[in-house]
Amino acid sequence: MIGIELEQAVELLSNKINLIEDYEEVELEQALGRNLVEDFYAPIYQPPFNRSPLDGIAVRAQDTVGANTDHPKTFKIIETVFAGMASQKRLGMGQAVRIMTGAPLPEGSDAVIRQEEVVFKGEEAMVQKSVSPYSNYCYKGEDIQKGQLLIEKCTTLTAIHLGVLASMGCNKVRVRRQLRVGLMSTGDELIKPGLPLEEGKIYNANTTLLAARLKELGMIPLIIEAQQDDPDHVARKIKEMIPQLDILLTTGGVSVGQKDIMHEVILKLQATRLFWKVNMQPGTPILAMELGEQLILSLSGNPFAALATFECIARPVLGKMSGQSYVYPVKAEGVLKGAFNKVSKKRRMIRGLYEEGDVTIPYEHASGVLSSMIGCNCLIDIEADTPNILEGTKVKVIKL
Ligand SMILES: Nc1nc2c(c(=O)[nH]1)N[C@H]1C(S)=C(S)[C@@H](COP(=O)(O)OP(=O)(O)OC[C@H]3O[C@@H](n4cnc5c(N)ncnc54)[C@H](O)[C@@H]3O)O[C@H]1N2
Ligand code: MOO
Repeated sequence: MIGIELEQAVELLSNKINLIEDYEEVELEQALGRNLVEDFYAPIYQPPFNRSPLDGIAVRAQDTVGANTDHPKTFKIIETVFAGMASQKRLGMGQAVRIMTGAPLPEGSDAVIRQEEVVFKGEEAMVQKSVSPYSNYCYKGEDIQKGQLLIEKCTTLTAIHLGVLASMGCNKVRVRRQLRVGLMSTGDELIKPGLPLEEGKIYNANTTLLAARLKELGMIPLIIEAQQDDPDHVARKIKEMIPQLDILLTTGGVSVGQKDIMHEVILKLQATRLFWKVNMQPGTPILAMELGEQLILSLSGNPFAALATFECIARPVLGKMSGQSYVYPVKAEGVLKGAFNKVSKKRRMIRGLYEEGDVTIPYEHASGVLSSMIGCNCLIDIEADTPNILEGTKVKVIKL
């Protein structure tokens, strides 16, 4: 298929793939951003025992009835309990236990009086006002009941979830395994960053850009070194690497030039071409193929084009495969600040900054230019056959 709509391309690819159901058990420290595969039920109560929320004395509320400044009630302190200790005593009439914040409340007590409201004299504590039962009393399980459904499966674990899991004594969780996404840039002109730049060559920006983007989306990028424009060699490399991958992304070599080798690579691989060219700019010449049951998305070499097609086409596919809702592109509407003085014959994605509903466009937005993407956080989706866009026009955006 040649020249299909963006939505059609996404649908076609999405119909080819399924959610990757495999899971693994990881330490809590490794679980941030991961997708829980089973419901988590609380194995214990939180707090695990009745406890004091204050430093003070634990008493029987009934023993404070009638206490006031003129007639304080005197309590005998029979024990001191600190957080981490278990109380050994049971409170009798007129007795109190000196207690610290977080310490278990002793049997028989039903209230805590804060230290500042108590006058201590040796082994005695004087109380000048009455307290009601269960004041300053933290119940066992008042936060979490044992057996309660605490975190639903498919939740993406945040720092808060991990804190709650740790509070339950949990140190490992079952999470969906991360997608392994292969990345291969092609092009005779590519030089690995860090090496000297030679005449006519450019540094490979795409591999680093997309690898970082994949990591941001919670996936594992498996970087294959950049390949020369040699279809035999590229096809061999793909065959060698594909068994380790869930999906492969390549960049470069998809247009109509004499070294746009990916068309030949498809033949050498005996892969099936799903489509070539999507009605959007940049990134038009994206090529999608299927090798066995695996997808290979070959994005255009221009870094911004590669990024735009990654965001619009690869992300929804990766979203379905990973089961992570945040991987899908998020769409919004904004109001254009400043005009966009260019006619868009084709559907166009331009970079922009989306801030509280306002959208601004940087000066430079050519497909080969990546630097002006710094500071941008969205793509503006401009329909085909749109004339210049005036300031104040409502525009559709895809957030990055
Ligand atoms: N006669 C035509 N020429 C072109 C057409 C066309 O329809 N007819 N389409 C243009 C469009 S649109 C695009 S987009 C590019 C796409 O070209 P390819 O995807 O085949 O990519 P390359 O030619 O390999 O590279 C394009 C450009 O990007 C640079 N590049 C490539 N890889 C990287 C990388 N890893 N890091 C940084 N930069 C990279 C490369 O040097 C080129 O400058 O084709 C147009 N031509
Ligand atoms: O589709 Mo190309 O990416 O315009 O430059």
